[in-house]
Amino acid sequence: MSDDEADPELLALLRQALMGKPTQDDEPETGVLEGAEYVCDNSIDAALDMRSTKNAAAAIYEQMQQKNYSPSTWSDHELHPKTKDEGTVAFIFLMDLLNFSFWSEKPESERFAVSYRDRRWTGYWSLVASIQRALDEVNPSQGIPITDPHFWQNEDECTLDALRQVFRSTSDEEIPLLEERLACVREAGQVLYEKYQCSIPNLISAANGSAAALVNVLARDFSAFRDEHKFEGRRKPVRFLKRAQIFVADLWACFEGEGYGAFRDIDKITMFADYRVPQILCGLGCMSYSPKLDAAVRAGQLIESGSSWELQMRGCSIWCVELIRREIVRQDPDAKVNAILIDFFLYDTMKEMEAAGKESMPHHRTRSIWY
Ligand SMILES: Nc1nc2c(c(CN[C@H]3C=C[C@H](O)[C@@H]3O)cn2[C@@H]2O[C@H](COP(=O)(O)O)[C@@H](O)[C@H]2O)c(=O)[nH]1
Repeated sequence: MSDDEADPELLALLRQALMGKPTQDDEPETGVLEGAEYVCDNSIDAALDMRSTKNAAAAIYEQMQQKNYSPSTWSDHELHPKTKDEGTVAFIFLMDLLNFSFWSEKPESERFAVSYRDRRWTGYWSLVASIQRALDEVNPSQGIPITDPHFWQNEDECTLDALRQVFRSTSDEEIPLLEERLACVREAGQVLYEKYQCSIPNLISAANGSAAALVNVLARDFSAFRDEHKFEGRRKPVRFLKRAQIFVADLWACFEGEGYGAFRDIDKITMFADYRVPQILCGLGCMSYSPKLDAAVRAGQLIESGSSWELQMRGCSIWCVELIRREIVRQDPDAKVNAILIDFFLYDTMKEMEAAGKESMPHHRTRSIWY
């Protein structure tokens, strides 16, 4: 480098100091979309169908408009918290710290389920119901302050029994991965105590209004959010960061892009690679599996976390939703959609289909803390 060329790093620092905020080329990236495209380009057991993806984009967009899908749809769900305050921030953090692996091998009547407000809740909603129920039960003299980071880092109070009480089931089956959930909560309590004064708003502030930066901070500071995996011969791990991303998305949706939910680069958040959206993408014909993988999924075979099959299904799903988003925007450049809202719509639609007994194929079964 010749003497008169300043160091780009130094320039960026000076620019940041002078401007007080990052400029375009300083904006962080999560790397999730790049990794998903790489996985999809190198998949042989999962593939996308372009014609079906284009057709699905039109149908999805039409239904999203009919249902007026927007960030405020999030708060319409009966169990989601309604107040727009720091308590709800803590609720969403805990919810997305534990938003994983609810599926059961038991028959519907015997699976883990939570009774709340005179209804039986399963799956993701059993998690939300459990937290709401704990908050209803907590008062100065009793109950478990399950959304309080001070409680999380207190090993004498935040015990396996306390968590078992929060997630008590109406059946003999307890919530899957209970011990792993305790480890996630305790780690979060420790990190928040050591780095963020036990304050989740301080954690959010560390991202300086960037959704991608907040996802990266979560993956950097909390192993429980570090959803990244080695795929085939690729040197860099592929990053799916599903729960880190859905935490940012839930904040954005709940607070409708204001206050704790204000992120200037929210559209950098991708689809959340779980076990429900791949299921509906297959049902729509957008994604399909090789005969062996298809047979394994239909047979309910356990597919190992971090295996090539699993990473192909997750990576192709993320990339498929990105292609759906691009097709919607191509058809309507003014469309107010991003990968988050398309994802929320697909998840909710899959749950409606499940309730109506219209699942064309089962979801894949991987047991992990990542989704
Ligand atoms: N990709 C994606 N995955 C999602 C959600 C949600 C719930 N989000 C709410 C917020 C806004 C939306 O409108 C939803 O109402 C849960 N999951 C994942 O699904 C699995 C649970 O499935 P089941 O056991 O059948 O309930 C598990 O991996 C869980 O992490 C989502 O939105 N997108």
